[in-house]
Amino acid sequence: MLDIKHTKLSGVLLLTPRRFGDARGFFSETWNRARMAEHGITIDFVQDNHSVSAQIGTLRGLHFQSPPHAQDKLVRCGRGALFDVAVDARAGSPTYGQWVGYELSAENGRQLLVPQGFLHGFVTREPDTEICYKCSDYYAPECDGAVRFDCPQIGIDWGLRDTATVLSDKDAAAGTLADFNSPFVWAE
Ligand SMILES: Cc1cn([C@H]2C[C@H](O)[C@@H](COP(=O)(O)OP(=O)(O)O[C@H]3O[C@H](C)C(=O)[C@H](O)[C@H]3O)O2)c(=O)[nH]c1=O
Repeated sequence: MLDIKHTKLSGVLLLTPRRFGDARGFFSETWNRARMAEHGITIDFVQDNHSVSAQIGTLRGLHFQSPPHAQDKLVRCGRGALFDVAVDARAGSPTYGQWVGYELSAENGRQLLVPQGFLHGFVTREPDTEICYKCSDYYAPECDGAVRFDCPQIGIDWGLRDTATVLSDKDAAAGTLADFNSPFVWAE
């Protein structure tokens, strides 16, 4: 009912819930607390977010909320397609500054679990792409932070090629990892 794959970044998981297809389309449980607990995932999500990005190449990130309002996120694509990225921002982590990225789409139904301590961002691959994600803490603007999507120390391949990037002013003004004093501590 729920396929879970680990990634090279500890705690970042790729989940694919089962779809029940029939002549009408499909049905899928996109989140089930008890089923997640069976896989050892016992995050208490408290807020659902939903954003729509009209243009291909709309890039939102790399974002985080610092403690005491750090957020775990469970991300999926409700319409269209996007490339979703998590970056290890935990000071002292052996994979600090490393990233993973996966295509999430309405068609593949995949979800990415992005734990606290990781930066999160995505770029859209289709127009009118919708992202829906659960958060384990409430929005806290005073704890909101960003690192540049094109930070040379991280080196994310967004697969943009010749697609223009659509950024918010906040994201365009973000600093690099060199300017970043991580509020997260690796504690494995
Ligand atoms: C995140 C958030 C924003 N807002 C308000 C604040 C702004 O007036 C407006 C747009 O916010 P922002 O430009 O920060 O939205 P995104 O650029 O999509 O940011 C999000 O995108 C990346 C990919 C994330 O992972 C975070 O959830 C979040 O940082 O929504 C709220 O009212 N509640 C919220 O939880």
